Amino acid sequence: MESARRPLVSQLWVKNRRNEAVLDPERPALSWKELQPKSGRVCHSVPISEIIAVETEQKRYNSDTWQKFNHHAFTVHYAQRAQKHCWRCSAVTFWCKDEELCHQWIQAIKKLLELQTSRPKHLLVYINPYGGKQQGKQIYEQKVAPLFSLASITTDVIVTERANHAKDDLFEVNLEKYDGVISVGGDGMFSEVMHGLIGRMQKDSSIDQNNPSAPLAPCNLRIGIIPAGSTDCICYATVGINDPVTSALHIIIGDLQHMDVCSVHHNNTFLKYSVSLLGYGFYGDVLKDSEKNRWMGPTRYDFSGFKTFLSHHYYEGTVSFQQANQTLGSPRDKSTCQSGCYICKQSTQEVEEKRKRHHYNLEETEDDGDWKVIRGKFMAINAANMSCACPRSPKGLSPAAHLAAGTIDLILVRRCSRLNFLRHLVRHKNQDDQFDLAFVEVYRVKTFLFTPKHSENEDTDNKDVRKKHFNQICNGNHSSCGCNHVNSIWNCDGEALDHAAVEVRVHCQLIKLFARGIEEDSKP
Ligand SMILES: CCCCCCCCCCCCC/C=C/[C@@H](O)[C@H](COP(=O)(O)O)NC(C)=O
Ligand SMILES: Nc1ncnc2c1ncn2[C@@H]1O[C@H](COP(=O)(O)OP(=O)(O)O)[C@@H](O)[C@H]1O
Ligand SMILES: [Ca+2]
Repeated sequence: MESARRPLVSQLWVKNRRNEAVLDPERPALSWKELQPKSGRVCHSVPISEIIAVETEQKRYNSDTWQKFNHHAFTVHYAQRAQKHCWRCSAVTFWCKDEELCHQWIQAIKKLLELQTSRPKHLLVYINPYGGKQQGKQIYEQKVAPLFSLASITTDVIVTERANHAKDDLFEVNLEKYDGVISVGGDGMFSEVMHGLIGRMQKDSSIDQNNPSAPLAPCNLRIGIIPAGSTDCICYATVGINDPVTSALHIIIGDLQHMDVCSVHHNNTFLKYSVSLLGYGFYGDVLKDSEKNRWMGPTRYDFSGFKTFLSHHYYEGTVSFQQANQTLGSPRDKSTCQSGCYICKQSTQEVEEKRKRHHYNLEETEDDGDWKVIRGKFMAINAANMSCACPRSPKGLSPAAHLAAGTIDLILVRRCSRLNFLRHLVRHKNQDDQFDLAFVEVYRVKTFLFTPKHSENEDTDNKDVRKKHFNQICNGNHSSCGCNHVNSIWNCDGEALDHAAVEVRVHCQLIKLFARGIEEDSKP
């Protein structure tokens, strides 16, 4: 036992240079440094938690060097931070003359890897071959599967054949044998996997999803995202980049990121869950138009975004909400949610206590706070459950939103001129504060309701009649005739909702991801 805690120190060769290699179970890390350094970086250190695999080097180096010294070798594969938040799988080969020493090193590293208990061994993978640029299958096979196999992770892979295939399957499959579920696709595919898992958990715990105030049972299986969609904002906002290899490495090393989920109900009927953006008005209209142009791939959003911007619609309705406690920060904070975020950590404790109280049927003592009601004409109503950072908007729709604090940032963009709306949109892309505009308000909330001014029944019943009427009077130039009292739709993580009147509430840390949030200390 004693010797297992003592560092293993040996002289090993790396690329023809003599190194001292140290495997320290206390730190725990593998480090090596050149004994007679010439120049440049001579000391390297890799935490055990970031080692992907260790392999005996077969005598594939049938070179002169190998023959001459009769060397033995082993290779350590590890995650290395490249630029920004991008990770790559690097390798270092250590050589030595003594076969026994080589074996001792391999065994010692393997032993430390076995202590990494949060790593998945067996994964269920769903691939959407239809999302994004339709490259899901190739991305998985070429970039991800070889890494999983290197890390000795076994998989059951399902390429979906229709929408909702993954979701339906998750209600049937034996989940006990898996350590996680992987979604290869965009936010819509992630949403399917999440609906499958959350729905399954509630079914197994006899919780009625139609009851908006029911505390939901959390999902213990982690979800991994291999980005292969159009926006991939859930991946980008939880990992810092939409890169399949980086995501695969976070999955392999068994990262954990808790995440809040919003439930959306209409008249006590469950509609959907949302984790990224719930957007009414602008983003709803963009979605509606862009689905018609799916053949364009991810560019459809820019095309429809531009069209929607030109059509310049506003919508009337009432938003009511309960603001979150001030200890959970504000959407105008300058600091953002990062790996190990203390606001999210504080919520982890609270949610654990709350679940315990619920388990023992103890009274809830939650102070729900007052409701604020805002009636008005809106260009957009955006509820961001996370920053919604993505390549199109690197800071996101709400840069200071938290991943797991149990809050949503509610952004209300009131009716404004085209020029002003453009000023707001442009700020999604640059460093300026998108909330620092007179027609934009933002609140950190736990729950909200939206009621469109025009009843939905009226909307469906008279749709055809009204459409005819509008065409007669305004020839489609909606902004000048004031006919924008047709309701918009809700864009829920890129999927359309069937109702405009909704009740939304956030469920703190309902799901877990194979991610770690945004790391501050990343290479520039
Ligand atoms: C005139 C300028 C028009 C600008 C268009 C602005 C696009 C900015 C995109 C920010 C969107 C962040 C919210 C992301 C939500 C995703 O969950 C959703 C679905 O993502 P998916 O396509 O399934 O990966 N994508 C969209 C655009 O609704
Ligand atoms: N095999 C399939 N055929 C058609 N649609 C599918 C299939 N598998 C999943 N889907 C659906 O495809 C839609 C878009 O997927 P998504 O991953 O969001 O891609 P994108 O980012 O391009 O929108 C989702 O609504 C999802 O349910
Ligand atoms: Ca989508």
